[in-house]
Amino acid sequence: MAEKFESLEKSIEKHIPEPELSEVKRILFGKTLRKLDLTKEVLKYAEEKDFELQGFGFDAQPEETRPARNIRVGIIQNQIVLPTTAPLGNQRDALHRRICDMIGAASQCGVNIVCLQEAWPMPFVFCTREKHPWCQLAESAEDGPTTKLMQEMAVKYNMVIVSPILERDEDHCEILWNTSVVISNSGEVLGKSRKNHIPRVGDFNESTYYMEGNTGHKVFQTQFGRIAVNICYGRHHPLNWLMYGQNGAEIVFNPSATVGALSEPMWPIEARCAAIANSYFTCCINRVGTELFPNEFTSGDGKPAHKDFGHFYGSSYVAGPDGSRTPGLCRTRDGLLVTE
Ligand SMILES: NC(=O)NCCC(=O)O
Repeated sequence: MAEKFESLEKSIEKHIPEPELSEVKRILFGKTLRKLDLTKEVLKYAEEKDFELQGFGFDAQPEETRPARNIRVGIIQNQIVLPTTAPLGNQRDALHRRICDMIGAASQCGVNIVCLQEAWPMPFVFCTREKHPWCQLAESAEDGPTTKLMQEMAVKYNMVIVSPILERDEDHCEILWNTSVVISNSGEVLGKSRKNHIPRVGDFNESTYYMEGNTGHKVFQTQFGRIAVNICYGRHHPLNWLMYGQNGAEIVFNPSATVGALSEPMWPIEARCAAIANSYFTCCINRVGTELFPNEFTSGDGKPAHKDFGHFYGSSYVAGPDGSRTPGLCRTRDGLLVTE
């Protein structure tokens, strides 16, 4: 069922009749957000490329003494493209191609800042605790192949790109980190934010691979606003969210990889509470699909050996400081959510 259930949003649309539906939505999601008028061309493109495309606008009262700062944010959730048994370079290239297509669509929707999911150019291998071959997918945050490609995309589309990767710090003994690289719309690496809370829970055996990040709670000034990145497990820690706010963030991204059994009931609450408590926008992105690994693994929890993490449930969404939020993308498909 978990892998087939499309979304809470679709389920209530299907089963709750009006006028109760509007009330349910008001209570669950807050203010009704304006639907963005996306072009027929880009909607058709999304259909052809088989990803969901949705767009919403948060409205605010115009001010008399300051011009409005309207920007569009894109968040992208995706499945891996090739099986984990394919040659590693092919797996990464296929993901690169997929995401370039989706960033192209984001550009057609007028997106200014796009954020991808945690460790996007690879399967989420950290359940395996195997060094080989997976650590070969680590790359330099400054000039690895993924950063270089995203720099090209940033310049091509005049877009800020937040690109979460497995980082190999080549200047410091090849230490690995879970890192989001922030690239400006002129293609410059503005800096990086390293994941600062590392899970060892269920099959999330990430502490086998990297330590808590040492980059603090950085906020990046971009042409489109001040942004920060609170990577995945960091979303369970309210003081973590607080510090990004204290440092001036206006939008905090939460690129994630998480599965139903562990976190799904918490997913709609945590980043939304953070938006309310810290008076900024939060954008949560989760991967989609089930990733199967060649060798069985266990996680010291008495469960029988198995080859997959469970289902990554997507459901990416954006929440605003007034507590309203977009509907989530679906639990089963790739998707691009555009928010103004
Ligand atoms: N990637 C990651 O930190 N996952 C942990 C699971 C969760 O935070 O829900």
